[in-house]
Amino acid sequence: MNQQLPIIALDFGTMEELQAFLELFPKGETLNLKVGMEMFYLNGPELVRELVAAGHQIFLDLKLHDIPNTVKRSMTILAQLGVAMVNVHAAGGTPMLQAAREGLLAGTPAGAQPPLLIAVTQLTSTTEALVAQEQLSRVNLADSVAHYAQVTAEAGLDGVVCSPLEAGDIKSALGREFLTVTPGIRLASNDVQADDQHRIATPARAAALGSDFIVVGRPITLAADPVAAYRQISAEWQAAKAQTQA
Ligand SMILES: O=c1ccn([C@@H]2O[C@H](COP(=O)(O)O)[C@@H](O)[C@H]2O)c(=O)[nH]1
Repeated sequence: MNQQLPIIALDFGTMEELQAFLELFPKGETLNLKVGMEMFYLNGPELVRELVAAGHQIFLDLKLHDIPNTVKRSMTILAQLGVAMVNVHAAGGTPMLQAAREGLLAGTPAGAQPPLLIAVTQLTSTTEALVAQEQLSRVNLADSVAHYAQVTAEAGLDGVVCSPLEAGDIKSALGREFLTVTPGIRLASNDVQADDQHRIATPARAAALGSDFIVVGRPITLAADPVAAYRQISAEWQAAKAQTQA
């Protein structure tokens, strides 16, 4: 998956909306696309195969969270779709994370690269209060994210989903190679719409904090001009990335 490009979250309610969105882009342009639950529940593996066949790089964001046997067998099936990245919830525990890895390796066709496997730490919609009151966590949100990242790394996965705000600490603790995939991206403007996200940052700040990939949905899909919004976000992300590498 090309780290220079944002991953566009394809969160649409119908196939017609998805089709109309994709047709806005020049034919043949390769995109990083995220197929989440909405689209997968609507059109399943067939849609994924079509997007892969069109040359796009796909993050299949199904956030598996079940017993190890179920996750392993499901990953074996998903590995055959030709996607670039899949994920699970780190809260599923080490045996489940390891089973996910085993399932992916078992299902990857001979000679192909297995998809990157990442684990969600704490959803970017989660707040400090929710972690304390509903998860009854003994530690704060940042420490919970850091701990889930550590567990994920020890289980042999490629990285985590976290907010950009936590990416820097995770890279410092677990090394440059351990990937941070960060949703919760919003453009700086006076009327910034956080929607249901709570831990947010701009593309530039995400790059400065060490994100490897940004995931962007509504700021692109609901923009008056989605392609212009995508180009603006890509340009901001790439410029800030280049600065961190200089
Ligand atoms: O912690 C998480 C994990 C996944 N997501 C997904 O990313 C996109 C974000 O969409 P926006 O419209 O840019 O808010 C969405 O598909 C989520 O399912 C996340 O936001 N946070």
